[in-house]
This record gives sequence, C-alpha cells and structure tokens, in this order.
Amino acid sequence: MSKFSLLLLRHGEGAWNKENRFCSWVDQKLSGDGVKEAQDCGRLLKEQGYQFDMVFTSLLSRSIQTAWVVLEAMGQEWVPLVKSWRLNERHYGALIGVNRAEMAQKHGEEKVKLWRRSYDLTPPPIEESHPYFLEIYNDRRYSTCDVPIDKLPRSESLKEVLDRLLPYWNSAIAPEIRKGKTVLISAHGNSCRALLKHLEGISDEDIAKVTLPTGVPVLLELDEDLRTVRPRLLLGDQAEIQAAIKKVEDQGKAKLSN
Ligand SMILES: O=C(O)[C@@H](COP(=O)(O)O)OP(=O)(O)O
Repeated sequence: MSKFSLLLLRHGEGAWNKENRFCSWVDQKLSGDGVKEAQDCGRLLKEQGYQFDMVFTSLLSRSIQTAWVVLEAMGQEWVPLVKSWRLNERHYGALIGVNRAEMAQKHGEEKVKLWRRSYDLTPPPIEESHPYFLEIYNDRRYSTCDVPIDKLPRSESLKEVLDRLLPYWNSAIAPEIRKGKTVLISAHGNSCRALLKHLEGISDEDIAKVTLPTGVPVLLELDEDLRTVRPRLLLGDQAEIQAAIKKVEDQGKAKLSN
C-alpha cells in the first residue's frame, strides 16, 4: 500500500542540453525553453494540488534555478530548499564539454549509448589539463561539501553516482519523507536515474532503458520501506513526454534529426 509520495524532477533544459554537449559538473543556467519547462511544471503541480514541505537540489545552478521557478509558479517560494553535491549530475570525467553527435560520428552510436546509459562504465577521469577542470574544482561551492575537494569525483559510472547519493538519501531525504513531508527532488537525468534504480529495484541491465526528459515531474508512490508500490508516473501530456524522451535518446545519434 502506498504510504508516501515523492516527486523527482530533472531540471529544465540547460544551455548545453540545447548544444548537445555533456554538461555534467559544469555549471550552466537554464535556457529560455528550460525556464518555460520549469514554469509549466510548476503550473501543473499547482493545478494538481501539490504542496511541498521541502525541496532538495544539487549544487548546480540548473537544478536550483528549476526549483526556484517551480516554487514561484506554485506560489510556494517560502518552502525550504536544501542543496547537496550528492545530488549533482553524474561526473562525466573527460567527456565533459564533448558534443554527443560528434562523439557518435567518431566512435559509433552504440559506444555513446554505452557511455551514457550503462550502469558500471566509468569514463576516463577529468585531467587537470581539461578546459573545465579549474572552473569546476576552483569553484567555492565545492569547498562547502562533506568531503574535501580532492576527494570529490573526477569521473563516475551510474553505480558510483548511486554510491555517493545513497548515504544522503538515507540520512537527509528519507527521514523527512518518513516524517510525512511532501518532498520534491530537483536534480539531474542521471542522479534521478540512480535514485530510481534504488527505489524501484531496477536491474543493472534495465536501468540502461530509463531516460528522463527535462522539466517533467515524476511521481513515485512509496511504501513504508520507501520502495515504490506502483510504476512511476511522468506527469503531463503522455505523447509530449514520449517525444521528449526520444529527443534525449536521439542526442546520442551521429546526426541529430531535429
Ligand atoms: O550531463 C549532462 O549533459 C546531462 C545528462 O546527459 P546524458 O546522460 O543524457 O547524456 O545531465 P543533466 O542535463 O540532467 O544535468
């Protein structure tokens, strides 16, 4: 029986989502379309009567900005917002900044799919010579974390994302849900996929088939052990959602159909 509800949200479209580049730990704001997606998401949640008690975000601006816009559209700006690097997007290591379509032309679409969606494949680590290394590791936000900067990831598989996210889920988020609070997690494609894998008990193979579109709230109904009791529900127009999922999948094609 369902005891708790949880809303998961991949942020609205960011500037590098539009450019089809791996964004990962590079801090990017929402694109104009991304702001609109977040506004639409907030309006839909308001219409459906959601009242949040707490919002959890990553330390990346696109997830924080999404939470702000959603709460504003709902008239719930006062709701407490808690941020942690543990909800950050998967660290794509040396792939950060690379265009997916160009990568597919060079290495083949299957290889790109493997990099993006397999559970335990870790990309090569980001080196100090990488154009975005200093921008990431000199950023003051990462001096506020519960691990020292030199212990933060330099690259991650989805499995490693789950390994760093799970302690935070267990110690910070789950207790609030158990208290009966209605929680929104505004995070990223892969940090949400990692959490979904855990909550829905998805196998290592099947998680490769899960893709989340930007700006679409995912409703999870949980039992008292905080495991899902029915399939996730992506809220909104189902045909539009399927088209948006396909668009994300197609980002790994050698040429974008558009
Ligand atoms: O890092 C990125 O570019 C995307 C995910 O990329 P894919 O795994 O879909 O390639 O993350 P997000 O936009 O959710 O922050």
